[in-house]
Amino acid sequence: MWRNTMRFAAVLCRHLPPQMNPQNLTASLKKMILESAVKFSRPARTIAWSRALCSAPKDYGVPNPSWSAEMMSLYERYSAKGAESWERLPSYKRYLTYSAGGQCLSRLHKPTARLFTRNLEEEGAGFEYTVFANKAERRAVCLFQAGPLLEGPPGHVHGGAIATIIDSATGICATYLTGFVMTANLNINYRNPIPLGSVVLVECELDRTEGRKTFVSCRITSADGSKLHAEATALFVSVSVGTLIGF
Ligand SMILES: CCCCCCCCCCCC(=O)SCCNC(=O)CCNC(=O)[C@H](O)C(C)(C)COP(=O)(O)OP(=O)(O)OC[C@H]1O[C@@H](n2cnc3c(N)ncnc32)[C@H](O)[C@@H]1OP(=O)(O)O
Repeated sequence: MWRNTMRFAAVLCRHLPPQMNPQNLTASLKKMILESAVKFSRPARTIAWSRALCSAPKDYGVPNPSWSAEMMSLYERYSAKGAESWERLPSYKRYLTYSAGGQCLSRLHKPTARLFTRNLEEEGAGFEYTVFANKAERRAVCLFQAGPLLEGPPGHVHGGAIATIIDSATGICATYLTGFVMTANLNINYRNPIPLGSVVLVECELDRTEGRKTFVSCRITSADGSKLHAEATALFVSVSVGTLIGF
């Protein structure tokens, strides 16, 4: 089953239709996808079928009407940093979209599953976030606007939701810099509550790598940097695409 799935993923990778050609993926993500593809050929009929199944995956990391003026201002500031080697990473509703050849395989493998942080279609209700990364500086920053469905203490964000955005942002940072990983350990110190509806910066930095282990540290601050909301360290362990998918 796994072998066939990977073969199918490989076909999809090698024959992406124009609308799915992932121009917006970073070079490293493209490399990861291509590296995971198995070299073999399939009948044209299979390729035609796989093309028919494909459509461009929605990128959730771009502005939508729920984004506040502060969120937009930060987004524009980091977008303008492009020349300084910052790039915005696309955000899909499944990790699988990055890991095994795109939307097509996502539809075949547990098709109703969704990334926890992207499980609400209603814009602004839950996790609104986008991530910019800087490879040379081994850093990433997540702009996070917390919606009303993330409430924990009255008017403030649930600690589990904060842990989720930290896990996601540091995980994206680790994946971007070292390839596919899973979280092995996460330590969080909550310093100040995050008001619902506010926009915060989740700044991540790769501390070091040791073999398969990637250590990332993280700070959440208010948008202007004046208030520290949380500090965290995370350990990620590199895994194969097969481990990630769970075959
Ligand atoms: C670009 C955008 C993309 C998009 C990206 C989207 C990002 C989403 C990110 C979300 C990520 C998640 O939530 S992941 C979901 C939560 N995580 C999980 O469910 C993981 C459950 N755990 C596991 O599956 C496993 O324990 C692994 C994979 C973590 C490790 O197992 P393994 O592969 O067998 O490796 P193992 O030999 O045990 O460990 C390898 C090395 O790590 C060390 N190690 C392992 N666990 C720990 C630990 N808890 N604390 C300390 N050290 C540890 C070992 O001592 C060893 O060190 P040494 O002897 O080599 O020195």
